[in-house]
Amino acid sequence: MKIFPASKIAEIDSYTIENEPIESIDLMERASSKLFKKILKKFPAPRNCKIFVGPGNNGGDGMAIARMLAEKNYAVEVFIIKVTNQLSNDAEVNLQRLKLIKSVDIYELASIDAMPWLFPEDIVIDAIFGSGLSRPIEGVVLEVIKAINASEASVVAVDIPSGLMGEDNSKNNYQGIVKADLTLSFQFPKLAFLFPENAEYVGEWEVLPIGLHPEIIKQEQTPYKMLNREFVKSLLMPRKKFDHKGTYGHGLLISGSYGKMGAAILASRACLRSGIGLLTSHIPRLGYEIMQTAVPEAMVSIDRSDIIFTEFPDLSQFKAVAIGPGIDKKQNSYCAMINLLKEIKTPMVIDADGINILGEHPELKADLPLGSVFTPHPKEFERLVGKSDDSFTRNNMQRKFAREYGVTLVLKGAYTAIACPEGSVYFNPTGNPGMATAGSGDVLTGIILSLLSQGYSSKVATIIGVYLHGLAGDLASEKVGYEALTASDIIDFLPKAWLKLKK
Ligand SMILES: NC(=O)C1=CN([C@@H]2O[C@H](COP(=O)(O)OP(=O)(O)OC[C@H]3O[C@@H](n4cnc5c(N)ncnc54)[C@H](O)[C@@H]3O)[C@@H](O)[C@H]2O)[C@H](O)CC1
Ligand SMILES: [K+]
Repeated sequence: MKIFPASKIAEIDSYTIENEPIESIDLMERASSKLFKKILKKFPAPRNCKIFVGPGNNGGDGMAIARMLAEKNYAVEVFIIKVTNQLSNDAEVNLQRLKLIKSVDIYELASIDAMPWLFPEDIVIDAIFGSGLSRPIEGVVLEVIKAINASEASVVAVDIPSGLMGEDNSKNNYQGIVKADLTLSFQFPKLAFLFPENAEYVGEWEVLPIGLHPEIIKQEQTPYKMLNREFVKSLLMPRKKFDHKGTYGHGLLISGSYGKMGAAILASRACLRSGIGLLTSHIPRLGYEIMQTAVPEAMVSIDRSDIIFTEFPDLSQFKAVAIGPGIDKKQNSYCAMINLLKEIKTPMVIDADGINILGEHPELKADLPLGSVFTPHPKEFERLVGKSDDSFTRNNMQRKFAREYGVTLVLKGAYTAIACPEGSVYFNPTGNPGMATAGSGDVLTGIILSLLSQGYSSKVATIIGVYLHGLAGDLASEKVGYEALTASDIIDFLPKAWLKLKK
């Protein structure tokens, strides 16, 4: 699913109005009635609704919803916040329609003194500003928003919490953003919903299709996309009857060190559960028996060092390489990494201390093989790419790094972001807080190595891998909950995740 910047949404709107064709007031009615139905479902028993509206079309939606709720016997009060003297055309039409409903009280809110009391059992509908917001909130709107946020009422935001910018909130005043419990967004999610610092403002969110024109949605370009099952499924290569293990490639996994052999085991097991033909695990000598016992399916290549990574086998036999899980970042490992980067010609996944070594020795980035994939968590990302205080800026840095070095750069978290060399970013909807646990990242590295070895491109292997990893975590959490979930559970649910993905 595409995620459009707020500026593009107005264009998509106009195209729909011109080409469906549909009158703009009717499009507003269609959108509002979708939202109204969702509210009815959420709050089936009539309650007091206090609806705060602004001067634009977001306010117009709010007034249309007010009318629909009143017709269903909800006690509705509408507060028009005095921002300007002028309402948008469609907001004005909806105000006139609303005035015909006798049960609805309409107030003008020109100062905070006229702010009503908000009670815990009230439903507050926030229709002050939507995608037309152009600057941080100030004046009476700021006071109103603070009062809404201080209340215990249930807050439903129309399209986007008022005060939140669709994308860039780096210069915003967070005091002036509505904290919604539920955000019902029209047609597309907004980029800002996917960033952790906005989570307590957006609350739960849902996208409501409002029938914007499919042609323009197809035509319009955007760098931001949200993954879904249909899309990920369409990327899978079919397996054929006469395939043999050579068909699915031979991968090399460099992992493990003294005290961290678990990472090597987890990554190896995840790799083998994701379709690879043959796996060689390169590990320090002390891990030999551990690996052969725990993962009998893996072949083992032994380092001359007992405890760390210092060398690697002949690379010519491998279709792809992964390095990082549990390797540590001792001087000798750094030297081996230099040699590896000089010799390697296949795509490569770089994780954990593999990333940290590159972070400490940025000159190595010049030798990265084409099609490299990085899988940092936020701290590793910072060491590799740099620091930033807000997610929008961080996302831009991520895209720039991916472009500059021709790599696929993942940033792990809720809505893991995958930045691709050509400039696009895919956000992943699968996964849950239970997956923030030791070894979860090692599992992801193993899965991506597996897919690269099978011949998927770096971008596609990463997309499938990230989605599948989250899906396995979701299936595992249905059985064991968040707290008890371990990385091994994610591996155990990979078979079910594969089946669900391909269904
Ligand atoms: N997605 C769709 O296709 C549809 C969306 N609808 C709704 O329309 C709004 C967007 O409406 P728009 O009129 O463009 O913008 P706003 O309602 O957000 O209001 C903008 C209004 O306010 C002024 N303004 C902007 N920022 C500030 C500020 N900080 N302080 C004061 N004033 C400000 C600006 O100049 C404008 O006058 C969308 O979110 C949906 O809710 C349609 O109803 C259906 C189709
Ligand atoms: K809003």
